[in-house]
Amino acid sequence: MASVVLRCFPQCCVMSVVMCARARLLPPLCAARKCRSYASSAEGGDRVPKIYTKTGDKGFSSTFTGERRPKEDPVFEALGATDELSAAIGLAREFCLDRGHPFTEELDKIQCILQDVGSNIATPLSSARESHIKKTKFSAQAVSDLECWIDRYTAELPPLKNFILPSGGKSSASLHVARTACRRAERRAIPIVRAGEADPDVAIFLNRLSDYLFIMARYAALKEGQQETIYQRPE
Ligand SMILES: Nc1ncnc2c1ncn2[C@@H]1O[C@H](COP(=O)(O)OP(=O)(O)OP(=O)(O)O)[C@@H](O)[C@H]1O
Repeated sequence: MASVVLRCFPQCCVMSVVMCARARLLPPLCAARKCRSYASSAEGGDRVPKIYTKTGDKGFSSTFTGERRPKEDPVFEALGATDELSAAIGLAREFCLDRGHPFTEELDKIQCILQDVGSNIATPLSSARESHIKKTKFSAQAVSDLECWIDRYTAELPPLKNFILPSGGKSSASLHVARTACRRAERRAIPIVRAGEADPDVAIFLNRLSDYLFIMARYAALKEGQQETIYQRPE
C-alpha cells in the first residue's frame, strides 16, 4: 500500500488508511489492496490475503455506503471512468518524466485528487451517514489549484489561431489522450452530481482538469520543440 499512497497528499493517505480498515473498499483501494498482498507475500511470514473476494462475480458491487448495485450502475460507470482517467494520466506522466518536465509533480497531485473524486462518487449522499460524508468530502481547493496552474502555463503559450490535432510528440499526445478520458469522466460524473448524489465540485474539477490537460499538452510540445499538427480542411 505504501507505494501507492506515499507520493500522495497527506489527506489521501489518511483517506486510504481509513477506508482500508473498512470491509468495503473504494476503487483507489483495489490497487492499495494489491500492494499489501504483494508486500506480505514478499515478507514471507503472513498468510497472503487474496485479491479477489468473488463478491462481484454476479455483476453487483458495493458503494462505500454499503449499498449493493449492479455494475452498470452510473456510480460504477463514473468510478470506472475516473480510474481510466488516472491511468491515462499515469502513462502521460511517464512520457513527461522521460523528457524531464517539472510539471509531473502536478500530475502526481492530480492523480491523488482523482482518488478523492472516486471516494466522493462512491458515496451516494442518499445512503450516506454523517461519518461517510466526513470521510469523503471533496475540497474545492483542488479547482483553485488547477485554475492557478492553467493561468500560469497559458501565459507562456503562443495564442491559438487554428484548431490543433492531438499531436506534438509523445508527452503532448498522451496528455491529449488523458484530456479525452477526462471529458468522458466528466460526462459520467455529471448525472450523479445532477441527481444530488455527489459534490458539484467534483464535476467542476473534472471540467477544469480537461482544460489543464489541453494546456499542458500544448506546453509539453512547446518545451520539447515539437510541432503541433494544425487542422486543415481537406480539398
Ligand atoms: N467494473 C467496475 N467498474 C468500476 N468500479 C467497480 C467495478 N467493480 C467494482 N467496482 C468498485 O470498486 C470497488 C472495489 O472493486 P472490487 O474488484 O473489490 O469489487 P467486486 O468486483 O465487487 O469484488 P471482487 O472483485 O472481489 O469480486 C467496489 O467496491 C466497487 O465500489
